[in-house]
Amino acid sequence: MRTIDDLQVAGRRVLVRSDLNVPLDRSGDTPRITDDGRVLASAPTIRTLAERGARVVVCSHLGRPKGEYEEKYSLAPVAARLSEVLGERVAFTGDGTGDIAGASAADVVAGLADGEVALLDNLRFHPGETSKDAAARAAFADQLAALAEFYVGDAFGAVHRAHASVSDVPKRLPHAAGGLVLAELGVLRSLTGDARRPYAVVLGGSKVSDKLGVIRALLPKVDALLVGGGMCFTFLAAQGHGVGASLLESEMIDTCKDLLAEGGDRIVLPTDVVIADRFAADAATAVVPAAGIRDGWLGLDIGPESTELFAGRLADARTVFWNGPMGVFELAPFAAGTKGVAEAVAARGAPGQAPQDAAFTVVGGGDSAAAVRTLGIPEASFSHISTGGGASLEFLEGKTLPGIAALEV
Ligand SMILES: Nc1ncnc2c1ncn2[C@@H]1O[C@H](COP(=O)(O)OP(=O)(O)O)[C@@H](O)[C@H]1O
Ligand SMILES: O=C(OP(=O)(O)O)[C@H](O)COP(=O)(O)O
Repeated sequence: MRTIDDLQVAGRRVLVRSDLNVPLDRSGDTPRITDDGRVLASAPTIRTLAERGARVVVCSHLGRPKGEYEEKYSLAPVAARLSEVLGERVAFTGDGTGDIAGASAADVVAGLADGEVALLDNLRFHPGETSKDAAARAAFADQLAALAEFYVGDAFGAVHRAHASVSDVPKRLPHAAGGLVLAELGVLRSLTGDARRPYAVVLGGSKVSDKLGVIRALLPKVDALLVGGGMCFTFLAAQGHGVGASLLESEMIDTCKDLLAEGGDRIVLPTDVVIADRFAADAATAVVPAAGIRDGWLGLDIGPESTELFAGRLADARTVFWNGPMGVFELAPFAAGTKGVAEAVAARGAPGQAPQDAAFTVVGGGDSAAAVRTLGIPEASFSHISTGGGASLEFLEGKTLPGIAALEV
């Protein structure tokens, strides 16, 4: 893959696809970024290009808006944070419409001087970004490509998406991989092939339908697959348990039955769950056996017994990959499972252990990385904190990642 060192960017417009999809707290008057890890991880490539005299046009998605403008998904707060991190003005092109790469964005870009940076608004405000219709994606990719002379793919967290800005624009412009993408691939390669055994994967989070599919591919490669978070309830349902109002992918229950039959005791499910009568920090809560979730209640964290069980299965692991919080860690009553598992993973890689005993530990995913940091676990306790959850999982699965494949040609 070409790197940015291979591009002569001085005086040229360079479109950088970053993943600035950060968690936001929208409970106050203005949205607040709760973890800026992806901004910090994306900044070095942007800064290097600007220092080399490029006119840098950064673009990203944020959350999952449905192809039209919605103020709560605007990248405006991210533009402000990026500007602080770079110590430079960032010209935000958002104009309150879904016309992300249209005339008003082109005007802002045309006004950039060498070394200046602009940020487009949320790419997913435009229906062409995520469209399954190749012609719709192509039309949006043409617009994006017209904004620049070079393309740099640096959105590691989104390289598993066949979206216009990820896989179609690089087909239209001379391109290179950014430093974040190269660094992530370098680390994750050590988890494929000859990973040291036992190899444990911990899966949780809320993107259940995305990630259940990955389990089938990972199962033959791992010694233990610990399943918590929103992911576990479809498995509990497959075992015949009621899951109340918990996150459930009913059409995947049969798949989970097959996986349980195939995985045997390598698949480890929670034995107890923290349930709540509603999704709120001040909800009534109870710890119940996994088989005892009350009708109408939601499972929002794994219970203390499960946290111990998971920690026990991690205790002898030599390789650990973890994606997806064990519960709704953003709300204090449902953070203990994630904290306990984070500590158990951190303990495996902690300095002080003989190197032959320590594990190679990777935490991946926007929210998982945010959880580690907001729960106060030192980042240095992990071998690597990846900006991509789904992207890392699909890489480990051995899938072709559209955003990488497009940079390789
Ligand atoms: N039991 C649960 N029910 C609903 N949401 C959950 C549950 N457990 C975890 N979550 C949510 O999952 C989200 C993160 O999921 P995901 O995006 O898959 O992780 P990552 O960004 O690390 O890849 C968090 O916002 C968390 O609140
Ligand atoms: O947050 C992301 O992925 P992750 O939750 O798997 O880490 C990426 O920004 C991709 O977002 P998407 O899953 O909405 O395509």
